[in-house]
Amino acid sequence: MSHYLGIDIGTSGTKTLLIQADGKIVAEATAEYPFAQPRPGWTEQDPELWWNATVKTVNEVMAASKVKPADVKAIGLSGQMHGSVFLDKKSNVIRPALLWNDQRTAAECDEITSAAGGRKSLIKMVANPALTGFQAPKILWLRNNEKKNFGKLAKVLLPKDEIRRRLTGDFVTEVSDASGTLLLDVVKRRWSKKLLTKLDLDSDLLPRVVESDEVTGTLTSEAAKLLGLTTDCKVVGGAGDCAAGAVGNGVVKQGVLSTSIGTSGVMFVHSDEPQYDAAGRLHTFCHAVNGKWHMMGVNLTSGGALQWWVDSIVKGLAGIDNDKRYEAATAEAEAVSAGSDGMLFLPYLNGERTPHADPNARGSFVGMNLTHTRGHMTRSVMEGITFALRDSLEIIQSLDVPVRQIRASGGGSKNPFWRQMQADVFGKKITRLEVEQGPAFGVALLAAVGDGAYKSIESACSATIKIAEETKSDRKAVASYNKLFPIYRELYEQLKGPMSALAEYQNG
Ligand SMILES: Nc1ncnc2c1ncn2[C@@H]1O[C@H](COP(=O)(O)OP(=O)(O)O)[C@@H](O)[C@H]1O
Ligand SMILES: O=C(CO)[C@@H](O)[C@H](O)COP(=O)(O)O
Repeated sequence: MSHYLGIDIGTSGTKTLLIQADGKIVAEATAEYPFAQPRPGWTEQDPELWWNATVKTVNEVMAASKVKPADVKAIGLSGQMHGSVFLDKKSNVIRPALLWNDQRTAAECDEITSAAGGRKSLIKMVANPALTGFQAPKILWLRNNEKKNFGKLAKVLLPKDEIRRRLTGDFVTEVSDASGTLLLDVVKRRWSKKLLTKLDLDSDLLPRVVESDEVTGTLTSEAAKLLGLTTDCKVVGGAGDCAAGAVGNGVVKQGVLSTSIGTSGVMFVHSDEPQYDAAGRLHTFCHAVNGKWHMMGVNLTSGGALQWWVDSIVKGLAGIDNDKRYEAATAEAEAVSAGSDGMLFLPYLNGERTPHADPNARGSFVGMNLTHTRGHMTRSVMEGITFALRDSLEIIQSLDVPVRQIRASGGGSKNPFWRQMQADVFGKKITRLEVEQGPAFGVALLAAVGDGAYKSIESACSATIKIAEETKSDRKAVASYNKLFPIYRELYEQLKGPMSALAEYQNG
């Protein structure tokens, strides 16, 4: 029987899934790794960590499943988006990769906007404004700050495409991840020669671009040996983790939207045509569905803010067991009423992307009084994270995009209390899938499509994805959140100046 592998190169670890063509999960494995923060706001990772985790997890799923190597017909790759792997002409990695949440490129974003003839004209070329996490400003940062390294530069790859290079020897990316470089003409689904010329960047630096379900190559004999697979095993385009997660959630048609609370937060909506937020607050990217697009808002520290709160403060105070830490902390939050009795939290612990595009935004608790407890603080962290997702939802709705269904995903949405909070903050019904396996599942399905097991991504999703549960919003809680949300929004405007001054102080 044909089997497919989905490999997701995440920020905190790599997750590998082995599925049957009918979507049944046969085995899964994860391997974690750290990322470096050489300075506040800088994030880097050694691509070798991704490769070692890929080899380890593929070997683990193969051993656990006992599936014959020849039955693994294709691999789909997903990964953290926007990162830059800098390679020299012998394909050696020149320096650690800069990651999606790295904030060092504010000056390069200004440089790109001005070279493009202003923000409006940049959005016209590549559908998006320049944001610090995107790949193009990272390439310019290397040119401006590490001239010797830039002199050696022969190719720039996105994280999952570096793994593809090691699997197949090919320099290839696909449209969904390429959209997050800021160098793709998102409407035409090909590199923007116009912007590359304006930035004086050689198009040879970039890999070939394909659609997400296209076969890009087969395993080299060295990779096949290391992974315990055969050289007939294909590798398909795959997708950036947001589009891959959306495919894994069945968000492949108009009107269906998904939220994800992982380390980052994502509000993602499918669109049959390229649609824009003229103010550039949402990203407009190619979807992993052939010839379709999507918009999304991204919060840089979403579940990551709860992780910070629980790991740095709550866990130490309460002596909570590591495995049960989120359950224990959120149980205290559940005992508090919706709205945390008027305490608000801004989750901008590492700057923010949507809607503020502000690397100097910082987190804060506001409105504390003597009656507030640790449970209130945990609840207001979760509410602040959910309000940040509502910011994106409101922009999506203001563009007249139909929202018929919201599917909740990511580590945070596994918690029923947080799903209820999402239903109440958004004022909408939330659905959850029977099996939520995220991006790795999405790209395993793309591999099945690329291998011909399904005729389209849409048909693969409808054959394999089932809704398990619906959460309805509670009228009283919705009313509380509707009162507090405008105050939450106003807080950023009022605190922008002091936050920026504090960020400057923190950066030395
Ligand atoms: N039981 C839980 N209750 C609430 N939140 C949780 C729970 N378990 C995990 N989370 C949240 O999910 C986040 C991890 O989500 P995940 O999708 O695994 O992350 P990543 O984006 O790194 O792959 C954590 O940072 C935490 O905020
Ligand atoms: O920057 C984005 C999307 O635009 C992030 O969603 C990263 O792609 C997150 O990667 P993980 O935290 O899931 O590893």
